[in-house]
Amino acid sequence: MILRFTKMHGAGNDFVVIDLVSQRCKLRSRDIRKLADRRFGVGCDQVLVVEPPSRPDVDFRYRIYNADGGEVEQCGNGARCFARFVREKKLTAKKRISVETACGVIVLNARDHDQVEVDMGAPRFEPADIPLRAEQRAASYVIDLGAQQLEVGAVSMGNPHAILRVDNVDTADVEGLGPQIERHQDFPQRVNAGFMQVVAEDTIRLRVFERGVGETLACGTGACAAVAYGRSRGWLSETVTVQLPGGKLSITWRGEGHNVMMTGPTAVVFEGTIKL
Ligand SMILES: N[C@H](CCC[C@H](N)C(=O)O)C(=O)O
Repeated sequence: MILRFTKMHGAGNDFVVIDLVSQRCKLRSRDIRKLADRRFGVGCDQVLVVEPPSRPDVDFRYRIYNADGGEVEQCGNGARCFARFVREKKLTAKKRISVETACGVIVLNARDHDQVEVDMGAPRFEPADIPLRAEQRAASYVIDLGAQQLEVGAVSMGNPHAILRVDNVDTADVEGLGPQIERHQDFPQRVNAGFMQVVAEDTIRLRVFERGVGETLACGTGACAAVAYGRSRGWLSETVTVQLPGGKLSITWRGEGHNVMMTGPTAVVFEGTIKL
């Protein structure tokens, strides 16, 4: 099977985007892993699949697969690239695009050339929504790694995030702690691990060890989750610039009961075909 794909990235978080509206094929988990493979495939953090909608009130179905082949609920940087892709491929002429994901409908607002704003929905803090093994909701949680205990925030953006506040992201032990947090027993569906440095109430630096991938250059849902946690702790203002290794995102959250809005860059890297 020969498959057309487009390589894109949002603030360095890179994707292989597959249009299954104008081409038909069934992607198996091993096909996803091959597409994501940086040695023998195309190479990316996540594979994004554009499908026709399964309901009349949305424009598209949006499926997201981590590099390990697992399907996940949400991908913020991917959503921005999705909006640019469907417009540039003339799959829609709309600027306001509603997209069905595994965790509900999100709305994408295509702005000027490469900037896209995404309504990422409301952050959820209840342990059952993360999911997190905890008696009840708390401002933060202590997870025991054996050699040390960590205080983390826990937020769902449709996908699970644990956020550790650190003094300096450059010296944070992302490589050592990331995998331990990702697979900690308190997170039954594993978790994306964010390392957040609060620079000012409107600026944070963030590194994310992503579930099913490892450290990425940027994580949109991770940025949303970090701002929601930081704001819930009283450390951050309503609109925050999130500086990630691959670029900057602007996140706005007015507080509980409101959705998180994310704006950031998108880029098309190259187009190609691959034999699966
Ligand atoms: N990079 C994505 C997040 C993917 C999350 C995935 N690693 C998971 O297992 O939830 C983003 O921009 O939101």
